[in-house]
Amino acid sequence: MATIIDGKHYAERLRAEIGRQVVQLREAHLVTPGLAVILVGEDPASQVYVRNKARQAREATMASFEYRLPHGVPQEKLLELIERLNADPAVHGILVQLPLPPQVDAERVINAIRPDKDIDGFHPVNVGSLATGGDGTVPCTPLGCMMLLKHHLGDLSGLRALVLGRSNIVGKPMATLLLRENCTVTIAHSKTVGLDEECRRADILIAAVGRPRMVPGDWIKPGATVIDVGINRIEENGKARLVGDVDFDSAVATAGAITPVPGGVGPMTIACLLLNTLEAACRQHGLPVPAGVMEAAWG
Ligand SMILES: Nc1nc2c(c(=O)[nH]1)N[C@@H](CN(C=O)c1ccc(C(=O)N[C@@H](CCC(=O)O)C(=O)O)cc1)CN2
Repeated sequence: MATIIDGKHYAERLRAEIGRQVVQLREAHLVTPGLAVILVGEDPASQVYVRNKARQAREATMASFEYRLPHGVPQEKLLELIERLNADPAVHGILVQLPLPPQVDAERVINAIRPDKDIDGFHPVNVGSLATGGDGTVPCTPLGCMMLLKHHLGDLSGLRALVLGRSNIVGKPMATLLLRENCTVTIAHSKTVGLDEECRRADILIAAVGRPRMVPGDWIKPGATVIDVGINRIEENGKARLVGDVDFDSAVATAGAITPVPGGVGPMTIACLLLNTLEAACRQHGLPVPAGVMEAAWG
């Protein structure tokens, strides 16, 4: 029976430490990290995530700025808002909630955010920094996955990792982070031949495809560590519920450790967003990132 990796608990501890460091930063340097979150449209899941981001930022005593724009907002209006936030010294981190409606070019919007305020780590400058081993901002979900992995496994050197999914938000940065930890990394996707066999070879399996329960237990190598990034809303027996990309009930019998959905990777995403905002504030003021928070994240 697999160990359940409790991301919710880990994220709560990390957020509490971030909150302590925010107070210290304010007392010692008169700096309050500021997070601006922009939501375009009324997607119900996005509304929940944005509300949770703003609430958790306030709980950590950060300054939280929320902008809600109508579904049909012209792209230029969104770009104007980003320009204003780029220039606002009270805002250290800017996040545009994805997905965006079709009239908005997501790439243009992401590229308009000042790289040092891009706390999502999606700007090409930060993507390039990650690829070349720099110290730019790392996207929140892969960062959270890596913290859970390192906490559970310690040294990852030499392990075979399979990343299922090749999105810019999760799959690609996750593969880069695993490579940085000396894993042997494979990225699998919808055109991969022999997906089940690829999965069975993996000591670490990251599932990030957005397909409910796509990975059954018999695709998992006995003892493997499974990180389930999927957050799929399904209806079962007349009830709405959240499930991952992995079939948890069968996987739990084979895996060595597994993240649940909900309560695994999801809460880490927001904790890492707050961490990235705190780091951005420190850097913008020429201050070191507090050691305590790094210890809480990685220790
Ligand atoms: N600009 C961004 N947009 C999106 C990102 C992102 O990192 N940056 N990621 C996802 C959504 N996301 C954050 O925005 C996110 C998803 C899930 C959770 C979470 O806490 N999930 C809970 C369940 C919550 C629920 O009941 O729905 C869990 O898994 O336990 C947090 C953040 C896409 N967009």
